[in-house]
Amino acid sequence: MANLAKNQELEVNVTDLTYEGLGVAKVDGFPLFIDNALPGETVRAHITKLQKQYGFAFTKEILKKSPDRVETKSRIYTQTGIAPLQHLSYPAQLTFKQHQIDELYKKQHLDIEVLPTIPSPQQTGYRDKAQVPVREVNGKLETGFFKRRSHVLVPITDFYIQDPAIDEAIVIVRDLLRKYNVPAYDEIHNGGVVRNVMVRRGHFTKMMMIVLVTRTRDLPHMAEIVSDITAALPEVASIILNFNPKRTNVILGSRSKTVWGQDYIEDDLLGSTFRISAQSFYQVNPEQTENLYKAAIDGAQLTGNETVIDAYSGIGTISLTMARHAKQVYGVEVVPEAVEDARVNAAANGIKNVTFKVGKAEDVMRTWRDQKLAADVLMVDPPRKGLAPEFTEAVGSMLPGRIVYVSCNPATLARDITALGEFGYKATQTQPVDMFPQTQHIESVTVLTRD
Ligand SMILES: C[S@@+](CC[C@H](N)C(=O)[O-])C[C@H]1O[C@@H](n2cnc3c(N)ncnc32)[C@H](O)[C@@H]1O
Repeated sequence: MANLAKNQELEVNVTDLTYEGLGVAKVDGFPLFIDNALPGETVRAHITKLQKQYGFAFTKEILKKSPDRVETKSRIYTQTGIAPLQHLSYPAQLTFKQHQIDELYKKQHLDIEVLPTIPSPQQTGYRDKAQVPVREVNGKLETGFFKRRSHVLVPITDFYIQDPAIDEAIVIVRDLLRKYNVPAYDEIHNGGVVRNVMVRRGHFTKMMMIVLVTRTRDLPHMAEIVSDITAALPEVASIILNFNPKRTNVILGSRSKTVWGQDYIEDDLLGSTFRISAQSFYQVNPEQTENLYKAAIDGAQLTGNETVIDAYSGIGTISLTMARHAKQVYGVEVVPEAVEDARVNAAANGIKNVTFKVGKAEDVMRTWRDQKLAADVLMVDPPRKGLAPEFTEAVGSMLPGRIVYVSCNPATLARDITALGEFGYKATQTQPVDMFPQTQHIESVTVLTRD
């Protein structure tokens, strides 16, 4: 460790930006990760924590400013991780994301061109889903967001990157919980009632779903709260109680009951209508989702004769869109409610050449391989942890001609491309699509083919 001490202040030159949006400065080769510091800047850094290999600091004063720095809306969006890149201009955020993928490819010795990031049509107020914790702060029930790497709730009413109609709904629900003296969840003693409020709003349909996640099986004053929510928020089509008694960071429990309206809301995408249940995944930036899916569908180069596997298919958004241009589509998804949504969505949109299976993609893929299912195109859109090794191994014996990989984590993408390389797959380009402006999250589409 360089000769540094906690609470020391020193002038440093920032040379890089980490995946989480922290500035990097090296002091005699020792990396300091600095909050609110950008590459090219000179800052006076205040050291907050030192470990063997690296340390953390915050910017006390900016001595030389980067031309990419923009004024921040509020420090709380950085503190909570809601918008850790809010101090970086939007064009620089797009370059940062392109560069991040490029760096990971270089580390893995992958020669793949990373194209400029497709910008999001909305750069704030884009999220169609919110999941906010409910806690007591200074004797009052509050909704907001946890400070990064903690469970300290910062009360927030304007969430900046969420649809403002969702922000408004959260405040209305918060005020009703206060009105009826419903206790907030007490994490330390595993007491209290309401843990989280989840709100989803169809961007195109404006249908809203409110999910109250409770530690207890029942919500006190439920009838009054439900009646007041529907009176205050005419867009609400569904109110759901989700029971989550466990000491866990996982937000939703496995049991839900609809206490008002439908079990789902609907939204429109690329000419189809989709039903979305509380437990189902749905992309959070709807206008940009159309661009993401267009890139994926273009990458599949469908002519109408292909058999397609859509692995990690969610509510069938990509499967149904591809089914219009393919012979047959097989979807696989682990969440049963999402598969139920996908089946209803296929029927509602008059699409017959698609079959959905509930299960782990790695298991179902091996079954399909054993059944000699020959796929021309394999579409994958896995969660952040990427493809399971068993999945990749099954791909290696099924050998679809083309793989379209939609990724939300470039680190696992680079790992998986390397693993697929063992079976002769190669990619020449990756197209980043900015689904999450103001945040460090990176979505991309890559096509792999075999020689
Ligand atoms: C990034 S989402 C993509 C969903 C869909 N393609 C879309 O665009 O809406 C990943 C999906 O994979 C599902 N999933 C997670 N692990 C899985 C597994 N092992 N096997 C199958 N599906 C899985 C999740 O439930 C989620 O619906």
